[in-house]
Amino acid sequence: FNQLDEKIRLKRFVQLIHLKEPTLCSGSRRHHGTLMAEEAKKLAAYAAVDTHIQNNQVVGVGSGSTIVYAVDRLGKTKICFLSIVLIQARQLILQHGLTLSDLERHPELDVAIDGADEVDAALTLIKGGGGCLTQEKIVAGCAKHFIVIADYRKDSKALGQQWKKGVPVEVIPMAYVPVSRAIARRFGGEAVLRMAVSKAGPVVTDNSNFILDWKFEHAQKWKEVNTAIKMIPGVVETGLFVGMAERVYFGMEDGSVKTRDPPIN
Ligand SMILES: O=C(CO)[C@H](O)[C@H](O)COP(=O)(O)O
Repeated sequence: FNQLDEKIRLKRFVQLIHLKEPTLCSGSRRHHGTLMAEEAKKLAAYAAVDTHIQNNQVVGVGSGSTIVYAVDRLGKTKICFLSIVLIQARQLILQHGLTLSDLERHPELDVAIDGADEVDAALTLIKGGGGCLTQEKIVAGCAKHFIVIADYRKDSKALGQQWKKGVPVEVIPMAYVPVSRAIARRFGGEAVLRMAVSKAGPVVTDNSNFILDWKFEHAQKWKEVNTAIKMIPGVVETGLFVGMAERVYFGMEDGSVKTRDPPIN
């Protein structure tokens, strides 16, 4: 990793020069005076990568549209970089010339970086809107630092205020009905099997499982609920990330970046 040939070094150098473009939005990307979500994602991703990731670190990368900007930034600015990825982000990593690895070779990560569907005031996250939550939680759990990137639409005081689709729960296919009933009975609301948009049948995860989207009715004690749902036979993982994120970067509508750290208890 440490011996990139001169040609690659030069290429990287040229890319770094090009990166001197302003990271804040240009006027054309504003819509009625506010930053559009795509540009806000980019702001958050670039700020997080620049702050938390150094060359030669082992970095876990999640999935989703926001993480694309983080990988882009990594590919342009970090040399001799090693990434641990989920199945979904594999192509992305390779396209950007980053080195691919896995948890067998690198079970301990310096940093994991990922998007979220919603972030509350305590840094509890809902993740899995894109169907990838178990692998993301494993990767985040292996990292010394778990950093989240999001646009302003994900910023929430309490879960459910912004993300209306519920908490994703990955389940073993044969168990989706009993798990759905158990969740509704114990915690209220409704846990609905996620159906594929472009084909008939349910969404199938990278681990060949199904996803239930639990539309909860009211705020809950998320740590306890997460533990209790995981105890239901057939549940693989939940999209509730409690006490995992060390910092969240929000790209804001006004072109600034807001950070949030966990509350001190
Ligand atoms: O958990 C995820 C995938 O399952 C994503 O991190 C989450 O859905 C955020 O995605 P995006 O960056 O596209 O808003």
